Amino acid sequence: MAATLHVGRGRRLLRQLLREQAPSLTRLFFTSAPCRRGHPQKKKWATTTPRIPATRMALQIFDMNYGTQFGSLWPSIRISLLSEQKYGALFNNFCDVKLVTQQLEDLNAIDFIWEAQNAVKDLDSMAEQGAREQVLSPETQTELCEPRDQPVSFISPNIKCYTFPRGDISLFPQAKPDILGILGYYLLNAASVLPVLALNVQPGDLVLDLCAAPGGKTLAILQTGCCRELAVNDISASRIDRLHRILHSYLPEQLINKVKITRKDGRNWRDLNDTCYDRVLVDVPCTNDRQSLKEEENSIFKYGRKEERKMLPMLQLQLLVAGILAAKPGGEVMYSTCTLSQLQNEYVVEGAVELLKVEHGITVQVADLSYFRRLFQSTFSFYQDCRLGELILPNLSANFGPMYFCKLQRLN
Ligand SMILES: C[S@@+](CC[C@H](N)C(=O)[O-])C[C@H]1O[C@@H](n2cnc3c(N)ncnc32)[C@H](O)[C@@H]1O
Repeated sequence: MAATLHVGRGRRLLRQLLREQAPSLTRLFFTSAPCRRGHPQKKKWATTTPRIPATRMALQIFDMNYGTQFGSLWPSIRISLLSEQKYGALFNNFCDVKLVTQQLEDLNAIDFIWEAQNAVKDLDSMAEQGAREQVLSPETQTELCEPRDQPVSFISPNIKCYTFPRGDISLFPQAKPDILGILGYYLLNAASVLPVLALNVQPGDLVLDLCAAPGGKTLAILQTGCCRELAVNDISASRIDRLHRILHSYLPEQLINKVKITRKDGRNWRDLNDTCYDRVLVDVPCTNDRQSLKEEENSIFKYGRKEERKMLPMLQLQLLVAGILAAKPGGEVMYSTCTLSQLQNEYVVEGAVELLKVEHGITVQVADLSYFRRLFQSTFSFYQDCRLGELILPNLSANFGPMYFCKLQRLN
């Protein structure tokens, strides 16, 4: 079932943003947008104005925006963002599987994907038995059927990710190389695995990872063992170097040779390549909310990066449009960020859907991923009021995320 699009509101906001920040791009993307002349004078700051640290600036901006966006939920999200995040251990199927499984189980960690799939199987057999013996009321049977409606087969196979149970804040030790130098697991924010699971890569698929470095999600895609071809791209040379190092620490040489790595501006992907992909991951640069509250270095909230920050939704929109143009008709595209910002999440999706319709005559349908909420509710805190896609909220008892993901299907 396609989710309802409230294109008008997102479009208005995005257009307002673009008008303020990039009038020429507004004309390019929204043909009907009026050209505004005479910008109001920018406020001039005295050179002596004290510059506050980027982390404090980030918190001030989040308080202002997210206080309004999330209302009474914000204080709890805020404290969780400021606290230590929880990690997940993405299992590497190319290691000594038995040994590493044992190590992770000895730590009392659980593969949350396996656990969710098992819970659905248990519900299946309960519902079947209930129907056979006629011991369940029709209401209970309906309730049981709900989480079973979306089959587990909609989840990419072979991806395993271990986490500690809710409320358990134990830490994973760093993975150690085996005799072949291969590492058994990759530590990441476990919510990062969800967009890859929802991308649902199928055997023989041509897959593109448009903004791939340093490669956590690339590694998850490769665990499926399904890709006929995987094209991996990022614009940053230093981050591509990191991606190379990560792939060499986790994968056998013959598999690495199958990954096509490029360093291009993803916005121009279509001009440079004519392959049509079955699946495209567009994991865009964003305000990276959790990291922005912790790290000064390279922060997008630094004084000198204000303009770049304001242009982020525009860059995200262009990357998402490029990702959809790279997909074949019927192909599926996953848009993801690690921010809570509506302007960088739902509004970008709405803007891209609208733009593709107007500029390219391409219809895109937003997929309903709400079955993820039911499947993974014991591991993650899902935001209940997300209109398009799904948003994982940081929560002290399950301190993952933020992670926004939204699947789009290109129809023509
Ligand atoms: C959120 S990070 C990707 C994280 C990665 N998918 C992972 O799971 O490890 C966003 C990436 O987008 C890249 N990027 C920024 N602008 C880009 C562009 N115009 N084209 C391609 N990549 C871009 C950045 O260098 C950065 O590595």
